[in-house]
Amino acid sequence: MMSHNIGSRDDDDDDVGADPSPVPSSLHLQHPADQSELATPWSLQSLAVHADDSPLRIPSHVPEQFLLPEHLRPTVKHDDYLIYNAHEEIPVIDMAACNLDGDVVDVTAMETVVAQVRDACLNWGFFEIINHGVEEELLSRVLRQATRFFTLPYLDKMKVVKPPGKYSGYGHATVKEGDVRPWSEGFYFTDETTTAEFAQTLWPEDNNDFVDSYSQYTEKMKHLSGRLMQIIVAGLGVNVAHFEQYTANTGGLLRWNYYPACPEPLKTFGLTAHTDFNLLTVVHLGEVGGLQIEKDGKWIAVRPHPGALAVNIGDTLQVLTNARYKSVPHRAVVNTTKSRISLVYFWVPLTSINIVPSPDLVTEDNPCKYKPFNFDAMTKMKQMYFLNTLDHFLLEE
Ligand SMILES: O=C(O)CCC(=O)C(=O)O
Ligand SMILES: [Fe+2]
Repeated sequence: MMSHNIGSRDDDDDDVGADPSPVPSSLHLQHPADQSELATPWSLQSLAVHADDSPLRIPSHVPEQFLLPEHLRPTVKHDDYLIYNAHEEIPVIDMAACNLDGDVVDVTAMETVVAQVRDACLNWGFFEIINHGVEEELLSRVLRQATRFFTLPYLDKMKVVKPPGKYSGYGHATVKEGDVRPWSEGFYFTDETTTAEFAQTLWPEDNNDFVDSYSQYTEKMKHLSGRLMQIIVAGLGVNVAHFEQYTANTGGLLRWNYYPACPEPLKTFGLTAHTDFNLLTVVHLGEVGGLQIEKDGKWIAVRPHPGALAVNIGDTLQVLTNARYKSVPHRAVVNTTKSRISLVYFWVPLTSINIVPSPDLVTEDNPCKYKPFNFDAMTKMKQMYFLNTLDHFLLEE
């Protein structure tokens, strides 16, 4: 597996637009001050000029700032789906029986879904879902808006660059390997007000669909995440009250990732290996492969099934389940011919209470694994350790 020598915010001096933290200031969390206000965002710029995939503009080599040391380079290509065997197929779960918008129609079919989700969480920490209730039309609209944004000229995108210390805006991930830059750009959203401001700045005359599709998509994702959580908790056979403390009236954050085509994809990375900090993440993978998950020490390329959404368990849910379900390490790789966009919704727990395991999952055989810690402590730790973040909260055996 890759090693992870990951820089923190404090040693960066040229990271304009970089992600200061996985959580927005709108959730009232404190972040270390960003030191990078006036620096040149060279990594974004050198990617952004290739945003239209024009072969004339794509360099024949990966520039040095994106070059991974040889021992850290990915060996599994973006579409290396062939390594699967029957026992290694990533689960694709049909959610039709769960009827996102209403009552359960078929109880037996629903029980099957609960069992499939339980197995997927236990064995993978990851699954894809189909018939999830999010209309194709909405998915296409949001993808269209994301494409519209990322293919703007660089200086237009910079009009909405993430200000230092803020979460929302255009920038690149801090999820990176040491000083090597990710071959990706991001657009981070926190709420409707700032999203409407971005839209007004970018397209003063034509921004209704951008704003509407953002609102509809985040609303759907919130609803879907809540439903998935009910299914997950049902599969654990535990008291729901503990989980509801974290999930009632909570929301999430949307992020769009853009991975331009790359001349030498196996010398760089789109996003380095990490786990997500939150409860669960719902990802629209687009049509191009690129997401990879780690299972039993091997990297596995995720095949984007048409119309499917991907779901991964985050660190917070790992703690709530006392590590019965693991937060899955994942990364993104790039390819030579196709740019890729992913739409990522991070469902975030209520941040005001300590994150502690469900008492029903703490037993003599499986004692409590984590010291109590709050969400702020976790997100600070995440800025330093993108993988194995939770090891820093383990109770001594
Ligand atoms: O691009 C993807 O498929 C995954 C992105 C991701 O893991 C993230 O944004 O946290
Ligand atoms: Fe992620």
